[in-house]
Amino acid sequence: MCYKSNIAEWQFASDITDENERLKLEQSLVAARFEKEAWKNITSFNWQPFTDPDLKRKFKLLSVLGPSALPEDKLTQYRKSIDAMEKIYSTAKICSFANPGDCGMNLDPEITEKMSKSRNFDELKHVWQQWHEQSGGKMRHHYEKFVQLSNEAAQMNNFSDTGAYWLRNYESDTFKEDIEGLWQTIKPFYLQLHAYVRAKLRAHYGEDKVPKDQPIPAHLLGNMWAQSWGNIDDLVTPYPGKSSIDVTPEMLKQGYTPKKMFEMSEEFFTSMGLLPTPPEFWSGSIIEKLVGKEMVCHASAWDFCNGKDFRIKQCTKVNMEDFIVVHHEMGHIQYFLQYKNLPLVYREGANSGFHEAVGDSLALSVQTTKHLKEIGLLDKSTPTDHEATINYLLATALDKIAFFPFAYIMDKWRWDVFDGSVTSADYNCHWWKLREEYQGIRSPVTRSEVDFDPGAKYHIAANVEYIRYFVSFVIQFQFYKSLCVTAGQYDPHNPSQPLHECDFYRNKEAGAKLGAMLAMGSSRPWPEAMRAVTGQDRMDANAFREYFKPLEVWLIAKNKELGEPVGWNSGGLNCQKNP
Ligand SMILES: O=C(CCC(O)(O)[C@H](Cc1ccccc1)NC(=O)c1ccccc1)N[C@@H](Cc1ccccc1)C(=O)O
Ligand SMILES: [Zn+2]
Repeated sequence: MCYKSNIAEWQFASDITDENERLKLEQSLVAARFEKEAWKNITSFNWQPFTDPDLKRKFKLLSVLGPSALPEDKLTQYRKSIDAMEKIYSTAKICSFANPGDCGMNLDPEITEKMSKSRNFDELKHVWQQWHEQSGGKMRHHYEKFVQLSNEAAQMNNFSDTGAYWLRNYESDTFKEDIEGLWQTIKPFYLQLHAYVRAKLRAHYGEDKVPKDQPIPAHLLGNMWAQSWGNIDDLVTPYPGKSSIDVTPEMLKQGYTPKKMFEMSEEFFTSMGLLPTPPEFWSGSIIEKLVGKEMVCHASAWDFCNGKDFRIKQCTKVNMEDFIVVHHEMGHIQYFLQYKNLPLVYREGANSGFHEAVGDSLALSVQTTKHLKEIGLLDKSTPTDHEATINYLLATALDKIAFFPFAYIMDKWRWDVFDGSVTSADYNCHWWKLREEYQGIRSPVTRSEVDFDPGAKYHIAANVEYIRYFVSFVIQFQFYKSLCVTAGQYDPHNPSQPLHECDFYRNKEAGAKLGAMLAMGSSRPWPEAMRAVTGQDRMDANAFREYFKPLEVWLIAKNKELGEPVGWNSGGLNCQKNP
C-alpha cells in the first residue's frame, strides 16, 4: 500500500470527476515508469544466492513488479477498467420503494440504512435487486477486460494467474489448504448459527418466505451482501430485553459525532501506550461524507510514505457498527505509524491479514460490556448473567461467524475465474453456486448471466483481495487472547473470568507487545510476527472457539429444542445459464 498511495489517487477517491480520473491515470503511468526502472535495476543482480537474509528478503519483495509490467497501452486499459468499475460502484443510485419518485438513494448511507433497518420482505427485495442491477449489473464487460489484462500481468511476473500472484503475500505453499482446514473447523458452528437464524427469520417472515430446509433468502440478513448479520440482532436475540451491544441509541443520545468517535478510538490506542496520530492526520482525513460531491465512501486508510501524512477517508455514521469500523481503520493507521521508519519495502503488514486484524483485535475489547460501561455507553446496572452472556456472544457471532463463508467465497470465486476454471459465461451462476454451498443463502430473485452480482461488492469492483479478512477474523482472536493474558485479564488455566469479557484498555504491557510486532512491518516472514504476539507461529481457530464456547453449547441445544434442521438442501439454484 505504501509506494502506491498518492495524492492523485486521494483526489479521485474523494472527488470523483473526469478530470481527477484523468490525473489519477496519468499519475499511475508515471509511477509505473519509475517502478519499471527500479525493477530492472533490482533484477539485474543475481540476488538468489545472497546469504544475508535481510538483503535477500528486500530483493525478493522488490523483484515482483506487478501490473506495471504491462506495456503502457495495456496498463492504461487495465487501470481504466478498474477505475470505471469503482466509479460505477461509488456513484450508483436507486429509486426508493416507498416513494418511487425518489431516485437518489446511494449505497452510503440510504441503501445501507434500509438493508439494516427495514423488516419488509418486499421493500428489502426491491432495494437488493435495484442495487445489484445498478452496480454489478453495469460492470460485466469491464470485469471481463480486467481479468484478461490482470492475468497477462501476472504471467509477465512469472505467476500462473492473478490468484497465484495474490497468494505470494502469504509466503506459504500450504496456504489454501490451511484456509480450507480453518473453514472445516469453523463450519459446524456456522451451520448451527445459520439454522438458528433461519428459524428466527421464519418466525418473523413466515414459512412460505423462509422455508425450513432451504437456504436463507439473501436480502433478509441486515446487510447487502449477507456478510455480517449483526443488524438483525433484534429479530434473533435469545433473551429479549436483556443487554444488547448495540449502543447506537445511547451514542445518539449523548450527541456523539464522527470526530468524537475517532478521538475515542485514538484514546483507546494511546491508553495502551501505542502511538498517537500526528496533526496531519486530523487536517488531511475526510471522516464524513462530503456534500455536493461524488466520492468513494467505502472506508480506507492511506499512508503517503513520507512518515507524516496518514489519512482515513470514511463516510462515518453515528452508530455502533461505524464505531467498530473507526477502530478497524485506526488499526491501519497504527500499523503505518509503527513501521514508518522502516525501508519503504518493509512498510506493509506481516501479511495482508495482519493489517486487517489490528483494529478489530482492539475492537473486541472496546465492545465488551465492561468497556462500554467504563466509557458510559452502557448503564452500570446492565446485567452480566448467563442470559446476558448468551445475548452478547450471539450478537458478536452474527458478525464474526457469519463472515467466514462470505470471505472465503469472495476469493474462491476469483481464484476460479483467474485460473480459468470458470469462464465469463458462468460468472454469475458460479457465484450463486458458491453462495448456496458455503453461505446457505439464495438470491431473492431469479438470476442469470445477464447479471453480474459479484460486482455489487466493493472489493470485486475495486479489485481488492479479500482472503485477508478471512485470515484477520481468525488471527484477531489469537491476538485478542494473547493481549488479554498479557494484561492479566484472562488466565487460560482458570477461565473463571471468561475470555469474551476481557478489556485491556490502558494496559501498557499489552500495548508494548502489540506495538513491537507492528514495528516489524513486513521485515520478517509473518510466522515470526505471529510468534512475537502469541508465541505460536501459525493461524489457529482455537482462540476463536474458546471465545464462543458458551454459545456453541447453547446453540446446539436450542436448535434441537426448536426442531430446526441443520443445513439446507441445495439444487434449487435459481440462476439460469441462458435466460
Ligand atoms: O473493506 C473493509 C474496510 C476497508 C479497509 O480498511 O479494509 C480498506 C479496503 C481498501 C480500500 C481501498 C483500497 C484497498 C483496500 N483497506 C485499507 O484501507 C488498507 C488496506 C491495506 C493496508 C492499509 C489500509 N472491510 C471489509 C471486511 C470487514 C472487516 C471488518 C469488519 C466488517 C467487515 C468489508 O467491509 O467487507
Ligand atoms: Zn481494513
